[in-house]
Amino acid sequence: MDASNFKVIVVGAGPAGLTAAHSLSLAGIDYVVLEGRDEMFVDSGASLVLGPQSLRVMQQFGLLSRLKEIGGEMQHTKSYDLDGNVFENHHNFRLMRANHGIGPLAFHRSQLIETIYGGLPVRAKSQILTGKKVVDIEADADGVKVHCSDGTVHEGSIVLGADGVYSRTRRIMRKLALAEDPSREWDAEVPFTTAYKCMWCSFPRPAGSEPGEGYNTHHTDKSSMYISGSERSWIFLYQKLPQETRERTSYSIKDAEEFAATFADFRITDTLKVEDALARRMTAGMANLEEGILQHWSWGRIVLVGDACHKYTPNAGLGFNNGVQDVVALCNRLQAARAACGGKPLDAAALSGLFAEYQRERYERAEEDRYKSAHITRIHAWSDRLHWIIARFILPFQFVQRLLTNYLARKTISTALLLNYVSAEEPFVGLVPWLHKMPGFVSKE
Ligand SMILES: Cc1cc2nc3c(=O)[nH]c(=O)nc-3n(C[C@H](O)[C@H](O)[C@H](O)COP(=O)(O)OP(=O)(O)OC[C@H]3O[C@@H](n4cnc5c(N)ncnc54)[C@H](O)[C@@H]3O)c2cc1C
Repeated sequence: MDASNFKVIVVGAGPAGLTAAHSLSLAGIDYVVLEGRDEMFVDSGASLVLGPQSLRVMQQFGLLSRLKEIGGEMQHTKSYDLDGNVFENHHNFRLMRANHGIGPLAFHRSQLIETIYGGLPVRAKSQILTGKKVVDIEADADGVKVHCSDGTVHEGSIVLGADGVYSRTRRIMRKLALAEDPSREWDAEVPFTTAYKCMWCSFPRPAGSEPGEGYNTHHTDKSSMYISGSERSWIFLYQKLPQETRERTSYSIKDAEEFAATFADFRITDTLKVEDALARRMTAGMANLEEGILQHWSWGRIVLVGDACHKYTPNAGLGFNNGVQDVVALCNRLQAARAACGGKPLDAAALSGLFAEYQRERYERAEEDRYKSAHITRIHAWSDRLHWIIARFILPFQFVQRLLTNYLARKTISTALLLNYVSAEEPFVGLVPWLHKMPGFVSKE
């Protein structure tokens, strides 16, 4: 490849890979996205909830009005015990809306992914290739060569690995780093641990359930979650594994059904139980819930974003929201470095420095959200006496909820990053000012 051309090879067209496609396209940076699956859209997932911070980035992509049409804004939270008693009942999303101008929106995962893809300009879409499972990467001082299982080879300047929790890019990056210096310390080959598994299913939003309900049923070592969107609702059934593991486990639909049957009596709303949702299910799946954060997010010309470098349990809905922030932090640096060097090639040393700064900017926030996610899962599943006390006797207090919304959530949301190089109108005005203003627009705050 001509070294004066700068081209990013994105591995994976999941939500983080598509966010990268928008961000690179808007930066005028050449790229190709290699997706291993044969189809772009597979409707097997559950919901994805996006916070105000991610919705502002979606506004920069020109997607916000469509997302508001298809998303259900979160409104109301309740927690039940197994006998159906409500021990927590609050409307803190209203406070979030007052603070930031909107609450989180809940989407059906595949509909969100289709919308993010659909919003790409035609030329940008043509850069997303399916049936391109990445199997190997060569990297040298001048660039990268990415090999796919269909025999094709794609040349570029850097690899951006957005290939999820079992990232092949991460494994290859580790192999290359250790081949260069076998004595260096690196993350383990399987860097994440698993203590819980989760079954999910989607079904038509039941009559009597308004969009934006987020209800939990707590029990010892297991819990359920119910979320209602604009058209569909989703349930999530969590159970602690007999012991923590690093082994990857795949579950069939039959496994998921058998597991869900053990939750049949769990309450999901005042009038419905898990068995009512299962009877009307549209999509379902089950997976182990890996947790962890890498120490090394890049090596040489390879850099990771999203679940490839940090993985959370999903109760708090923070995984993809962090993936968006990764892509924004990385693309801001790439765009600025490209502009500063006036189109000259970025050498390997400059790229390594840029990737290290990217990790430094993101690490602390990613770790905070991993910690929050881990504890919320354990609070819902009463994993020990302390988490049970927090669930039953501390979190139900309104003032505690207000404190969490006004301190923890407020800090995460109001200080979140935006693409520095894309101007858009500020869509949300609330009581809390945004640290990063929409570029190119006079703030209405
Ligand atoms: C039940 C559940 C509910 C969740 N709810 C929320 C929520 O409400 N909010 C939130 O923010 N997060 C949520 N998450 C987390 C969220 O789903 C993930 O953080 C997000 O999907 C990560 O996106 P990603 O693009 O990094 O990885 P992925 O979504 O895993 O996408 C990776 C892509 O890479 C492709 N790929 C993999 N290997 C290769 C290869 N070798 N070559 C080419 N392509 C490859 C895959 O096919 C896939 O398309 C939830 C997770 C679960 C399990």
